[in-house]
Amino acid sequence: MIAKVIVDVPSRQTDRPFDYEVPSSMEEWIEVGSRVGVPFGSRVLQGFVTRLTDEADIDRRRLKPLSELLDPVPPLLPDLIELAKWLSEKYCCSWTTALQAMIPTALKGKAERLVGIQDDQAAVLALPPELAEWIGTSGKFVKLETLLSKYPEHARAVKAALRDGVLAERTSIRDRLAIRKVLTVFVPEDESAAREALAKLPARAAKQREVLGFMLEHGGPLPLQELIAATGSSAPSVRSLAEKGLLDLREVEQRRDPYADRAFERTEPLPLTEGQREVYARIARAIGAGEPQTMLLHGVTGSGKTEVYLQSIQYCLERGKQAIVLVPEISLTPQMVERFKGRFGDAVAVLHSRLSSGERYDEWRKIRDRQVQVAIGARSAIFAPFERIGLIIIDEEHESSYKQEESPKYHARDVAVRRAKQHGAAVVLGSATPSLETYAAASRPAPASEQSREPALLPMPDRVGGRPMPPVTVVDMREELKDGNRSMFSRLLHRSLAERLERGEQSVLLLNRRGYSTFVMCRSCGYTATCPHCDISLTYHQKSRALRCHYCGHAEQAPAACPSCQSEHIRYFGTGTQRVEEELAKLFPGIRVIRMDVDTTTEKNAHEKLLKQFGDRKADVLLGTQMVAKGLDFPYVTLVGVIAADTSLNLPDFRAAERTFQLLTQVAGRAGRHHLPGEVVVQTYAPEHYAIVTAKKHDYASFVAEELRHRGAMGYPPYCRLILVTMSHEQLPLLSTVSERFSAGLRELAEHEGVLLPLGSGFGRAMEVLGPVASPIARMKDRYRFQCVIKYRGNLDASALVRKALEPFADGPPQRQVQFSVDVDPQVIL
Ligand SMILES: Nc1ncnc2c1ncn2[C@@H]1O[C@H](COP(=O)(O)OP(=O)(O)OP(=O)(O)O)[C@@H](O)[C@H]1O
Ligand SMILES: [Zn+2]
Ligand SMILES: [Zn+2]
Repeated sequence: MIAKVIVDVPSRQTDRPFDYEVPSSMEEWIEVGSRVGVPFGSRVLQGFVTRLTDEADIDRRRLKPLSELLDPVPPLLPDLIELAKWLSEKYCCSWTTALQAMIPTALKGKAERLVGIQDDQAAVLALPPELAEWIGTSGKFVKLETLLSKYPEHARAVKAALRDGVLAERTSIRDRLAIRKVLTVFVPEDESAAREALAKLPARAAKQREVLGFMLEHGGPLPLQELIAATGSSAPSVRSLAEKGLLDLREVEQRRDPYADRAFERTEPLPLTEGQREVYARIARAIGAGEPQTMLLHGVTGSGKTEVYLQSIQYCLERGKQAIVLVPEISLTPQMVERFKGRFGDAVAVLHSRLSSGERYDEWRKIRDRQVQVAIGARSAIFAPFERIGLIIIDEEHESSYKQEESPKYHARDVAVRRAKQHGAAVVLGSATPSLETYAAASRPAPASEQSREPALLPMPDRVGGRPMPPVTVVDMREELKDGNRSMFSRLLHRSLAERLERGEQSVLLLNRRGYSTFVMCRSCGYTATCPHCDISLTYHQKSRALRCHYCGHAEQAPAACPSCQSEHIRYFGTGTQRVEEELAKLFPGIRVIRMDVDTTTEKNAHEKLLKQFGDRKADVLLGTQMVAKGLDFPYVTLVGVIAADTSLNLPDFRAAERTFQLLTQVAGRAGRHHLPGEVVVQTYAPEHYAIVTAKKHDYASFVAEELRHRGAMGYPPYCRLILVTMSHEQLPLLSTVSERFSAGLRELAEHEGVLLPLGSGFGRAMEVLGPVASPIARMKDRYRFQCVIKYRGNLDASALVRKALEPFADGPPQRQVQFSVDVDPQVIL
């Protein structure tokens, strides 16, 4: 049998399966998706089996055998191997990079050198006795690293023994992180024999008698440590009982369960509202049909989308299928987890990046071992190794965090659609503010051939219980300044906050931090501190009084005087939220504020703790960045204030208006969700901008109509798709030549396909190659950066053209090599 294996070397030259012979001892166990160790050149590497066959591509005599099979159950499934192939093609990365994205870090094995005694007799002469004894007799292998750290004085002897063949060396793949095992004590099968033996134990073995007596009475398996603690005995007493066969001592796998100490109150399905019922029925039909379908659940904030998700999942589970739920990382709050655990209990695995890698691994194994049927998690949970997926839900589908920024630069939404195709599953994309791409796709009329197709757009325009959307007041901050108010709070927001304090109600304050100044500026000469390696301003960190670069990590002490003009009027703009907090304390002495931003949420579980405090009404104000805008459901929040709504409007990003509209709508949706009515105050310098005007009226349709007009005029998605190719090198002239050659090559390929046409030229297949031009961040980590933007439309495999255009640049001496980075469907063009 031959195994085709993708080895873990992410380079273009090795990006294809290699053939290995499967030793007969592995034939029973090996499967597509198995993780193996293979000899590769002089090394042993980890790889995944992509196919098993009887035909080799190379001369059979030159085939090497697999060196090891790493897991009893393959970590990946055939559908995931195929999905990885698709990912690598669509997102222009290597197959192994895509495969690595699908497994937990714990399984990213690394090679380890082992040594063992080859020749017992020679070893007696050649090795120091304690060394030989520690290694043990032939056939046993120990870690070379451990051996050398234990006997550093014998390093030379070990080296000589390896050279002379007294010691043999072997390489093996070891997991980054082991399954946690606990020594556990069992009562032996033949319990009566143990009872008899207990009676006969001599009096001087008092400890052993006590231990055995305790175990026979207790009956159950007990972790060794607990048994020792309970009986005040010691490990040797237990061991000697085990040696006599009176107790069994075995290692038992233990799961790290991050939610072990939390009890979740069981909830029952709520009777659905009429709007929910219709949508639920539509989703259930799709699951029942067992054919891939993608739907957009467009439900306003507070319309009860989560309850629809829960009942749809239940329907899916009842049909014996599994469900995946994706939520944005930052809204994976305890509130969210509680809702799913509360409904489905132990059938749920939770995957997010705040878990330790051990906890993540164990949650992942629950999925692989078929112990759970629901996986809820951030982006990468889309790769949950389920075998029969019936439903994939993506909540807040417009969130940009569903796009991975490093390779593989995939979008979970597109991967979900692809995976659903493999499984015949339904995809539900849910949002109050769908992305324009999704909205346009879902509202496109069905072609004549599919007139019977059910609609893909499922609207829920009303809040549960007929609660009104909160009224939004827009305050023009220019008018405030004219009237002499120089504070960051408008008079209205100030008054509204004071009212909430009086009534004991809560407020949420959002500081739109995208584009907000945290930099250093001299008020005399206009000097700003920039990174010496990147063309970007340094960020001021108040805690350490340091200036840092977000791209390369460069740090320096904040100067006391301007380095350019020596003026002392150099101003440090601390993180925006800190300034707001200070101002709040000045205006409202004694006010209790919880601040939530990158600085206060770095610690594990900090996010959860802060929200819990706020939920327990231990604070009057929750102040924060984008983090406070999502998914929160607190009954006493009656005021939402947005400070500087428009900072994100002026970013050089074609999605700037869309992002601003989404943010305002989402945060406004936090107010008045329960019995108390809510109110929203939005402060801005651009009150007439359509993103703000439409957000004020909760008018998604008008926003979309206006935004689509702009996108059409400028030639941006959803009217086309984009690929961003960024090239970088330390030498500007070389970079400029190579990038010109690349774009010319790509144009030639497109021309050859007959698709090199201006996008405005009608319909059908078309592709434009813009650039190369300097990237918006023109230098990063001392490398210059150029970019090409590729716009295309129609049924056209643009990724394949880009991959082909890259081929001539794969070889060459490394220092001459220009680095290419391809971003398909980029979220940010920087
Ligand atoms: N059928 C129902 N009957 C009674 N209450 C309901 C029902 N469905 C949902 N709710 C309640 O309505 C509130 C809002 O629901 P939910 O949080 O699911 O809305 P959502 O659409 O997910 O909102 P957002 O997009 O703002 O997160 C919740 O407190 C929820 O418990
Ligand atoms: Zn100056
Ligand atoms: Zn830098």
